[in-house]
Parts: sequence; structure tokens; C-alpha cells
Amino acid sequence: MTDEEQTTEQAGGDAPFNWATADTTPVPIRISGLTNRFGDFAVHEDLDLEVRRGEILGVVGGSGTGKSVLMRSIIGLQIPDEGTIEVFGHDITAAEPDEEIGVRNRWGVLFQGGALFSTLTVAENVEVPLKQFYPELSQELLDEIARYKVVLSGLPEEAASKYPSELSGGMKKRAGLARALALDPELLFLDEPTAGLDPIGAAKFDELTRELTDTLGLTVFLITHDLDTLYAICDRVAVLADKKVIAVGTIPELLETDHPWIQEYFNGPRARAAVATHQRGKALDNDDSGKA
Ligand SMILES: Nc1ncnc2c1ncn2[C@@H]1O[C@H](COP(=O)(O)OP(=O)(O)OP(=O)(O)O)[C@@H](O)[C@H]1O
Repeated sequence: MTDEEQTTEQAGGDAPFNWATADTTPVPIRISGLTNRFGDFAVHEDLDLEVRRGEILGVVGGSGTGKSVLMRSIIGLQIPDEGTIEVFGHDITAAEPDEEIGVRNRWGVLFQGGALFSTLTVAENVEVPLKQFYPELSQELLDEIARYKVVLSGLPEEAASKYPSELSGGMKKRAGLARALALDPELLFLDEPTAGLDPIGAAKFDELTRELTDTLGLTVFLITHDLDTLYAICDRVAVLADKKVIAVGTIPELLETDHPWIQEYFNGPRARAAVATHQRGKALDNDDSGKA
């Protein structure tokens, strides 16, 4: 088949399909028909979700709606009862061990609370995944990479030699982020990254997440209850309720749906405060750019 025939064959009508410019990279995450049960209790039933490349997808829902279980399913820590989960086109639920390893090193995870090993320094924590996937690396190189990730995560270089018990809550989150970034992931999972941070620390962590996403070309799956985070940095938001993702879209798109939880969540007093903060921040940015 000639290139021209190949181009038009897909078109099936007016708009010619262009193979040269088409993005054929598999989507980072595609979930279809996911069901997770604990005994008789179903957390998810026939849940579908797609995460687009380069986006920060906020994942929200009431307590116990299964946000963490969903994340655990995607990273292979929870075996689903039904459904498929593809990560970069690989079916995680059916992957052979070798294939699974090839996908696992393409993501990084920041668990709630950081989940650092308390007996290891920050640098040693960052080195754990590096040693697991690249056992041939010299200690000198491991230390250098760890220091770089620590600084990339907004910590001072000296933090590399500290133990988690010597760090503040915000620093622990950044150390957890440094470890999540250890393998230069394309996909980053953040489970309530701003929980427990003061508003200034939380806003700084949000800024860092956005900056890293843009500069490193990451795709981010971000579980949060933090409305400020949703308004400040999320490209789209997925809402979990009734055992499914009931809606996914930008916040204005979600506001057009009439699901009571969505309306209450995004129109409640806290949401209004988050909108006001977000608009104030934007106005200040515009002011600054006008002066420049
Ligand atoms: N290992 C497990 N065994 C039994 N039930 C579990 C297990 N893990 C989670 N669950 C149940 O699954 C449901 C969803 O839990 P999950 O932690 O995903 O909720 P969540 O949406 O992340 O909640 P939160 O916002 O409070 O963190 C809860 O009812 C929880 O009790």
C-alpha cells in the first residue's frame, strides 16, 4: 500500500487520516469495566477511566469511594475481580513478570504520608528503586542521582543525609516525591500530597507539581480532597461515586452535570473560597505580567 493509500484508507470520508502526524503512543492509563470487591462489598463496579498524556488528573470522591483502591489497582497492588487496566498499552492485570517490570519503572508513586523507610536517610530512600531496577549502578552514581532528585523536589541538598524523623511534614512529602521521581518516571501517582500541610506549604507543593509536570513531561494521577489543588493545577477532574467514575472533565464541565455530590462539592462554601483564591492568584499574576 502506498503512503497516500494508507493515509486515505483510514479516513472513511472527508477528513483524511494522516499517519505521519497521528499520535499512536498508547494512552498512559485506560481502565475498562473494573470491579473490585472485598468479600461481598464491591468498591468499584464496571468502572471506566482514561488518563490523557501530559495531564494532571485530579481524582476526587467522598471518603471510602475507592480512590486509593483504584490507584493500588493501577500500580498492580490490588488484583481486580473483573476488568482490564492498561498502562502505556500493557494490560497490567495480565502482564507477565518481565513485561510488568518494563512498565513499573515508568511510574513513580508518592503514597499518603510519604511512606519513607524510617531507618534510611532521604538519599538512601531515593536509592531504593534505583538499586531495584539498576543494580549495576555504582554507589557514587547512586548518590549523585539521589542528590539531584532531592534538589529537584525542592529540598536543600543537606536534606539528603537526614533521616525522615528529622524532617517536617512538608519536607517528608518532598522526600517521598524525590523517591517517586528516582526512575525518571513518565507517570506520577500522588495520593493526597497536600494533606496535613499548611496552606502555604500546600500551595508550594502544588506549584512544584505543576512545574515538574510541565518541565519533565509527566502525566499525573492525583488523589486529593484539596479544592485549592483542583482549581490551581488540575487539567481535568474525575469524580468517584456510586462505585464508578461518574464524571470526568474540567471543573466548568463538571459543574454542568447535575449529580448532587458534584454540585454540593463544587458549589459548597469551601469550593467558593477556593475559586476566590484561584481568581485572586490569577489577577495578581496578570498584574505582575503587566508591570514586566
Ligand atoms: N484491604 C482491604 N480490605 C478490605 N476492605 C478494604 C481494603 N482496602 C480498602 N478497603 C475498603 O474499600 C473502600 C475504599 O477504600 P479507599 O481507601 O480506596 O477509599 P478512599 O476513597 O481512598 O477514601 P479516603 O478518601 O478516606 O482516603 C473502603 O470502604 C475501605 O474500607
